[in-house]
Amino acid sequence: MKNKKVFVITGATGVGKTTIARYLQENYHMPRIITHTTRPPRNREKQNIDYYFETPASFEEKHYLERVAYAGFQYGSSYEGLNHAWEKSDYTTIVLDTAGAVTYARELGNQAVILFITVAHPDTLIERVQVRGDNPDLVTRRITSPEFLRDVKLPEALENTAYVIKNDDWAITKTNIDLIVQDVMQGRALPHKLKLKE
Ligand SMILES: Nc1nc2c(ncn2[C@@H]2O[C@H](COP(=O)(O)OP(=O)(O)O)[C@@H](O)[C@H]2O)c(=O)[nH]1
Ligand SMILES: Nc1ncnc2c1ncn2[C@@H]1O[C@H](COP(=O)(O)OP(=O)(O)O)[C@@H](O)[C@H]1O
Repeated sequence: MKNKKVFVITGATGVGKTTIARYLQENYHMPRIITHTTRPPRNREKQNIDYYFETPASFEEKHYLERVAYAGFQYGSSYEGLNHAWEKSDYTTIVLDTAGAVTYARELGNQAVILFITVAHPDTLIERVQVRGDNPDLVTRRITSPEFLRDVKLPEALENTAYVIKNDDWAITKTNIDLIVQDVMQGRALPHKLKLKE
């Protein structure tokens, strides 16, 4: 059990969390833990693949390791989901807001590998989510939410534990993800000792 790890991918809307989770799935066969939400699905999102989309009532019936409100909707993840993913693979991923990432770091210690994703200019995030095709009303609600403003900054509680990845240039991001995965698989997992590509 101790050798099992969960890569917790966190950061603001549009920084590339889902893209990184997909990269880890495709290149390292790391299953992504699917979380629950009351947010309506976006254009291409599918039930049980992107999220377990819930009604407010069905959301309340589940048992959560942690749950948060984000830009007016509920999100939550369960121990069952984590253990189910660990049955399939020693390495798994989950995409969380920074409050969830802080909880995972606290509850799971060094079994949680925290990847904090950021970009040089937060304005690029608005363009990215528009290109992604998000509903414009929800984009406005999202980027003016206190949760968004909080998640563009690395939380103090994660300062010594998170790998900080700048996702401006995807080729550089991929190289850095590969370096981190090797670091973790070799049992080091010391963010401050790993020199990432600039
Ligand atoms: N704490 C927590 N955060 C979650 C969970 N599921 C998704 N999130 C986060 O909730 C935020 C909003 O997610 P979403 O509506 O899909 O928008 P996104 O930021 O564009 O991915 C993101 O930061 C997600 O990482 C969860 O179960 N717990
Ligand atoms: N390095 C990058 N440069 C440009 N666009 C990117 C980069 N990484 C991701 N994207 C795009 O930005 C949009 C938001 O990425 P996504 O992974 O959905 O973000 P998040 O899950 O953090 O909200 C997507 O359309 C994605 O293809």
